[in-house]
Amino acid sequence: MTTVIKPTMPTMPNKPKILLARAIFPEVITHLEQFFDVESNQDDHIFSSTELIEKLQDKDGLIATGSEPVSAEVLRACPRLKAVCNQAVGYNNIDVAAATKAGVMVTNTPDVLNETTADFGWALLMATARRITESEHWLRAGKWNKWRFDSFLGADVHGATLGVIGMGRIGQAIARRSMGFDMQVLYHNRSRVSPELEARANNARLVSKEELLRQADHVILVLPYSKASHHTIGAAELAMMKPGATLVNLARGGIVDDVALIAALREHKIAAAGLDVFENEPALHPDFLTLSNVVLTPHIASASEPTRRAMAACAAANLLAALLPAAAGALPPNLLNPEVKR
Ligand SMILES: NC(=O)C1=CN([C@@H]2O[C@H](COP(=O)(O)OP(=O)(O)OC[C@H]3O[C@@H](n4cnc5c(N)ncnc54)[C@H](O)[C@@H]3O)[C@@H](O)[C@H]2O)C=CC1
Ligand SMILES: O=CC(=O)O
Repeated sequence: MTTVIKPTMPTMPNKPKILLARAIFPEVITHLEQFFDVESNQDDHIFSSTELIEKLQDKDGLIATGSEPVSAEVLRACPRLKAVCNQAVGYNNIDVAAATKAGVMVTNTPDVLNETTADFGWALLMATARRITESEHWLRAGKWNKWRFDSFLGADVHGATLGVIGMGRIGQAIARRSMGFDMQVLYHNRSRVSPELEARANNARLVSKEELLRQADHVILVLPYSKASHHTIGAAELAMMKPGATLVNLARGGIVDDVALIAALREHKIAAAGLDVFENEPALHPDFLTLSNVVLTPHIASASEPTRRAMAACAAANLLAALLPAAAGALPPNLLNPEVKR
């Protein structure tokens, strides 16, 4: 749902100062300018830590994206900063503990992107299992001269077992979609979700990571990146998967060990992978480009027009509430460290 922000403060002599770290929809800038003195970065240059620190010296708030590391060093060096509002649901680019210590509110953009990201997860799963991009490249290269019984044989999706690692908002939206494909759903999560939510998620069943990897035909990753989830999928986990299985990573680079995945794909230990995120993105491990059994997309799972607009509006609403609670009428809706306000 798009967050609508209504202007309630006609004139403000000393507006708080904010930085928009990256390019954003122009109407969001126009809206924010009613409340803030806005420095925008519409040329979309990615600030280094040094540049970010320099730009934030006189700023009260920042709208960031997942690309800028808002580290303890940055937070310590910017004493005026009061709020960092990420334009993403994932916030592993922000040191939230350091922000809390520095009294800086941190927000993200949950829910508005659940369905769009789940749709994309399915697009990647289908493209990976049914070899869509691989066969299209082959066709475009002029190699199609006859129909063959064994051209691009893939894996079935219908009737298969789906394994979801990270059964949160997006994981559940993905699992719900599997009903139409007559699938069984296994999931692995930090904790069990309620029986009601399991029922809605196509009667998903909680299992260990190992059981999920051994039984699933298609594994999809939608858990946040943290020290605990670093290399959730490495060589040992890939070795547990079925030889015909596929792996989709929608979550974050670093959750999969890219080098181990490349080896598994090259040796056909698993059938194929669909990846929207990478360990050192936007740089890709060059070996991915040499493999035909991997579908590669540039971190676009939430990139539908309405959803990207809703994410920008959500980040702006969070910033408004963080810096001007009287105008917004409440605390930021998506405050990740409410202890800052106690
Ligand atoms: N590729 C893209 O463009 C997008 C990527 N994402 C990624 O998806 C992630 C999930 O988003 P939501 O579903 O909104 O988050 P969420 O917080 O609703 O769900 C995450 C689930 O993962 C579980 N989890 C956390 N650590 C775990 C671990 N170590 N092992 C197993 N389960 C664990 C949690 O218990 C929770 O149920 C985001 O943090 C983000 O990194 C989200 C949107 C778009
Ligand atoms: O990667 C995207 C996000 O919203 O998190």
